[in-house]
Amino acid sequence: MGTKVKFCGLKTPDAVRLAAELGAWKIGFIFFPKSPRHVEVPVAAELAAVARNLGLETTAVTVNASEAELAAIVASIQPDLLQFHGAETPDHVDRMKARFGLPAMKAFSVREASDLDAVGPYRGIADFILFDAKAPRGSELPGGNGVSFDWSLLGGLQPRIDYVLSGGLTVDNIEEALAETGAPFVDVSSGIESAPGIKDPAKMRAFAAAVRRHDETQALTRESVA
Ligand SMILES: O=C(O)c1ccccc1N[C@@H]1O[C@H](COP(=O)(O)O)[C@@H](O)[C@H]1O
Repeated sequence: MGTKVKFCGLKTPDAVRLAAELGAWKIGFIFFPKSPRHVEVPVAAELAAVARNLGLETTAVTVNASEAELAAIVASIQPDLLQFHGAETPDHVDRMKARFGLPAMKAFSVREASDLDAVGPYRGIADFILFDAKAPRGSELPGGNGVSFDWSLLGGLQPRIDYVLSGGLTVDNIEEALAETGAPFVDVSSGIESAPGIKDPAKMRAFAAAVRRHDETQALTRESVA
């Protein structure tokens, strides 16, 4: 299985179509008004319809959204995954999964080894665990900051889990990130943009190609060892 890529913060039908063409695992829509990637629900509903027609799965990314907000998002865009990128409790994530009948991804911000301890209570609840960097001081965004963290910390995860790696990934560091972590899933937002909130088709293509290169190298290495 190759590395699965989630392109996050898409705002245009062209970006959605390109993500599908590049074989993205999922795309994400940001529902957080302070973000340059924020989309209003009706716009996201149109984008989600484009994705659905192309067989591409969508993710609703929210930050401490109320149950009513989530209900409105789910009813309109019918996402395939709920991404919780705030301080949502395990109980809340569990209840939202049950209420909407959808899998959940919980984001955790990492700066030091002890930050990984926060994952424990979500094991068996969150279907996917995503690691992002801590927001820089003064940032109003809990994600989408284009900041990476010390990937070697993830080697300390006990027990080991398949996680989604995110935070400051770009075409320039994705191969190193994958070599270091072996993450089966990656999530990229600002690293495929020409300006905040503006996806750059050339960067999307280059990122997907770099992931493919990594996967091919891995496959060749496995063959030569066998
Ligand atoms: O992208 C955003 O603006 C955003 C806003 C609020 C919550 C999450 C957001 N994005 C998520 O942040 C990470 C990392 O982004 P980046 O690649 O460092 O720019 C990614 O998981 C997005 O899903």
